[in-house]
Amino acid sequence: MTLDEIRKEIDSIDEQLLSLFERRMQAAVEVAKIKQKTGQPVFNAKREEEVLSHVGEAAGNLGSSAKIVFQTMMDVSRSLQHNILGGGMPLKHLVDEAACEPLSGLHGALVACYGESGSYSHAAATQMFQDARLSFCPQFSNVFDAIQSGDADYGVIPVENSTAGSVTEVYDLLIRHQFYIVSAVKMPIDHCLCAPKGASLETIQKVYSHPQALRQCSSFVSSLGAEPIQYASTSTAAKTVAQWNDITKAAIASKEAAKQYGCVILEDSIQNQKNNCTRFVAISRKLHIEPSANKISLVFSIPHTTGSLYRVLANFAALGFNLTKIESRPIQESRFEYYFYLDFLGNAVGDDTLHLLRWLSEELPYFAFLGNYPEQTSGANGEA
Ligand SMILES: C=C(O[C@@H]1C=C(C(=O)O)C=C[C@H]1O)C(=O)O
Repeated sequence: MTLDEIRKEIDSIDEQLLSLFERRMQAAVEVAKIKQKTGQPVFNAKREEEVLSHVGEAAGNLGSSAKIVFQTMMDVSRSLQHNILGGGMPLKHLVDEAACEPLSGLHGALVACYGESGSYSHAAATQMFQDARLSFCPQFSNVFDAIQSGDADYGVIPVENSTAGSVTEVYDLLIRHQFYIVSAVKMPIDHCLCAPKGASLETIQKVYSHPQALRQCSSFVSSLGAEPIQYASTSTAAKTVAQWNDITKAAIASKEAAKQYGCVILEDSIQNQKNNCTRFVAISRKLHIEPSANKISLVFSIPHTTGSLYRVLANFAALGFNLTKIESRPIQESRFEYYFYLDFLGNAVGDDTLHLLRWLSEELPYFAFLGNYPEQTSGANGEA
């Protein structure tokens, strides 16, 4: 047979597979109708195991490949059935009720920022909100507490840095409080070494900053031969070294914070990577989805079975969603089990997207929709 002839043969087999696939899905729809009447759950682990074990044996050498194909078909079959049974309705209602005007048009919102005045989060808040009424929180947890108590409507915090990675504490707090991400901005971050007047690079013995900033500037700090010391935030470190007025102690912070607290800048752009950049998010008790929302964040856990993460992710690939981040965090109450955080580009109002999310919300042991929001990229140089 020539290549063309073999391909014709493949086309003809595909036609038959397609019509069998449609028949199988139609049968799944009939199963769903019975389940609707009898109140049985969509997922039947025993039946799926039986199908897979039969397929594995019947396909001989191709057993494991055939199992992948059939497992995928059963995933599709369950997703159709959930749709018929109205699965994931709470998520649909949440998304339907979340439509709102752009946050940038909101005036005078109460916004809790991480750090002190002059922090990078302060700069991010200024990008995201117009004439916000700002308050400052020394710890990440204080931002969440301010929102929980109603002292603030929104909070602005960093979630991820291009050099030092995720701010894991923020991810853990997001799960604990079940808040939503309503906006995001990516900003270039330019750190400086600042100290009280009279200090010079030669007098500095200790460098104070947030662990993330210390990591981002690790090469500079070690070349200086100074001891890195963790502090609550970059801006608090700048304020504190100014108050101590000790020429052996410096902070890593923004130029803006250095200026605000009367420090001198001993060295500029001290981060390991010149194009260092951080993502900040605005969080809220209430979900808002504005028309320009282009990023979706989720957190879920998966069953402790072979291939379960692969199978969840395969659905995103099949629908052509571009995943921009995946991060796992330990589930603190269970040993060596994980929450997975996923960011992808999309709008939850679209049918395909909502269909997938509703299905996942029904089937995964834990599923939380963290938000659908616009992400801006700031051209500003991380000032403030
Ligand atoms: C079709 C059913 O529903 C689900 C899908 C299955 C399938 O597509 O083969 C098998 C078991 C269930 O998890 C069923 O219960 O038979």
